Amino acid sequence: MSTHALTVHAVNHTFRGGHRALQDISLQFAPGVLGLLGPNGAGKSTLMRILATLTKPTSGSVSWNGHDIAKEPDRLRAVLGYLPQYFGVYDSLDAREFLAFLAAVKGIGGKAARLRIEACLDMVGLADTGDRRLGQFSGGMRQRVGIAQALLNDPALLIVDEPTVGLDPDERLRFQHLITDLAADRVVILSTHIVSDVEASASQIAVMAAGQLRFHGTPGQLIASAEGRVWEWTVQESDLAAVRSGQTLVGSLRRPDGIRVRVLSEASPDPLARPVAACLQDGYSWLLQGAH
Ligand SMILES: Nc1ncnc2c1ncn2[C@@H]1O[C@H](COP(=O)(O)OP(=O)(O)OP(=O)(O)O)[C@@H](O)[C@H]1O
Repeated sequence: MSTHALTVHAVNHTFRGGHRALQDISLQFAPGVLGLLGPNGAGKSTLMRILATLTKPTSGSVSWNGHDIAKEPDRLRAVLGYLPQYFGVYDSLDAREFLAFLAAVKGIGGKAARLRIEACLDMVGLADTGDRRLGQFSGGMRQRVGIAQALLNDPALLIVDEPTVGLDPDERLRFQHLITDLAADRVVILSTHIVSDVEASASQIAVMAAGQLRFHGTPGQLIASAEGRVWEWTVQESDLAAVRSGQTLVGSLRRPDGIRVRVLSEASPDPLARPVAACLQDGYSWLLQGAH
């Protein structure tokens, strides 16, 4: 059983120009998937880059298995797999050539590299297309190449930043299953603004907004925070605008008898409203609504 641990202690980051992107972030990561949720601009990518040793925080520290990554970055880099938010490939190479290039950069060569490349292509479902030029790959296939390169060194720490952008629903689902499989003995950090991306895989959730950590706990705890505050009822088309402007509308479903609305509210928002069980999206929306 792995005992890897990543600890973020009182991290602040202010960009040149004065924008404070991270404010006093402290977090502990253990093996399993941590879903890092937050709206655009929350600071997720900045935190990911700090964890990947690509940005130095203005203050605070990060340690990997007890070693400060500012002082000993190579300890972490040797076991790190990182898929950045913007991942570029060389269109003229095929997937195998591209992975061989990146394996060499990571110091993996010869037979070990060949075997590992096949294993990684297999893990991401690209074993049959490894000889096709990347220029012919769809967005989802490119993302899978991105995951494959992050897995080349069999990382103990896997950081994936907004990995499902541009994926179709099937690819999204396949990706969620892949992440779940990979997390068995690794620390996996998956940042996204889409709650359903982490629903299947995350054992821990952290929520950031405006540079601050608003929540860290289990999915069950985030769901519980919205329990008793989720209401549904059916309105007519003509009433929808009023519900939208007066309530925190988190869902609407068109049905033959009208529009079924889902609203977050401390007290019953309408005489017809009935309380329903909360889901992870409700917990997230409730938290962010409370934060504004
Ligand atoms: N190099 C930079 N210089 C100045 N400000 C920056 C820089 N990089 C990011 N920011 C700002 O810092 C804040 C956090 O950005 P960050 O990319 O970490 O957010 P995010 O949660 O990953 O959002 P997104 O999903 O939109 O990338 C944003 O307001 C962003 O505009």
